[in-house]
Amino acid sequence: TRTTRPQRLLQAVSINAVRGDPDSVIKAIDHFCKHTEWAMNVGDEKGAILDLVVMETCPSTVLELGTYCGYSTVRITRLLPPATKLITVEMNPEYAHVARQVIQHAGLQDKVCVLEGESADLIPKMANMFGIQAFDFVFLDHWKDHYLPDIRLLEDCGLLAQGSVVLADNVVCPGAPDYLNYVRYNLKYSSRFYQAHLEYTRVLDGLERSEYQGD
Ligand SMILES: O=C(NCCCCc1cc2cnccc2s1)c1cc(-c2ccc(F)cc2)cc(O)c1O
Ligand SMILES: [Mg+2]
Repeated sequence: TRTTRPQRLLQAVSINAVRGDPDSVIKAIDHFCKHTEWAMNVGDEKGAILDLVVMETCPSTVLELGTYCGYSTVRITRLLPPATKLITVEMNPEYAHVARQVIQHAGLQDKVCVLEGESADLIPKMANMFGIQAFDFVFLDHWKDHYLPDIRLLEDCGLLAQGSVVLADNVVCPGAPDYLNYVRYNLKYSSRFYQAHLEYTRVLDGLERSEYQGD
């Protein structure tokens, strides 16, 4: 049977990226998506904004919802100090398997836990599973209509603390209007929009950075 797009992306990484070098993995994926086959990674333009927000947050606990092939996982984890942990959730087992290999090629497997399942099922179990209180940084990049229910679930599970930063991809394209309305007009959040473009295209998109103000 034909290979899948994630498998073709992984092959491009294994051929073109230097094992143990996260930046070469990022460059190999961006090159593949620009010149061979579009894929729904956050990409280089929005990725640079993601890098800046991660660096200014200096998180020690990170949650990513929507791993796909691990591109943003590698982008975030390469910026984290050694003792930090990133938990990333992917519901598609085939994507998760590819992501683990991409993350391993980057040499970051010891700092990342790739969980398979749906966010709504896994979020309530995370505090016990990982012995954490709150996430310092959350990257939302899964089903766009799950951003709102899942940020509310994170609040209800006490997994957001004062100063926690939630960064959401695709708030313009495909869009997450109910989520934007919630974080922009709710006093529990201080929110700002970063205008950009849909990965590897000229279509408008953007990221929303929302800082939790505490209960
Ligand atoms: O759908 C997108 N990402 C989500 C798919 C992951 C599904 C999951 C659900 C789930 C539930 N629980 C835990 C983990 C997970 S992972 C997506 C789509 C586009 C896009 C596609 C076509 C187009 F024309 C224009 C934009 C661009 C993007 O940057 C995206 O991120
Ligand atoms: Mg996205």
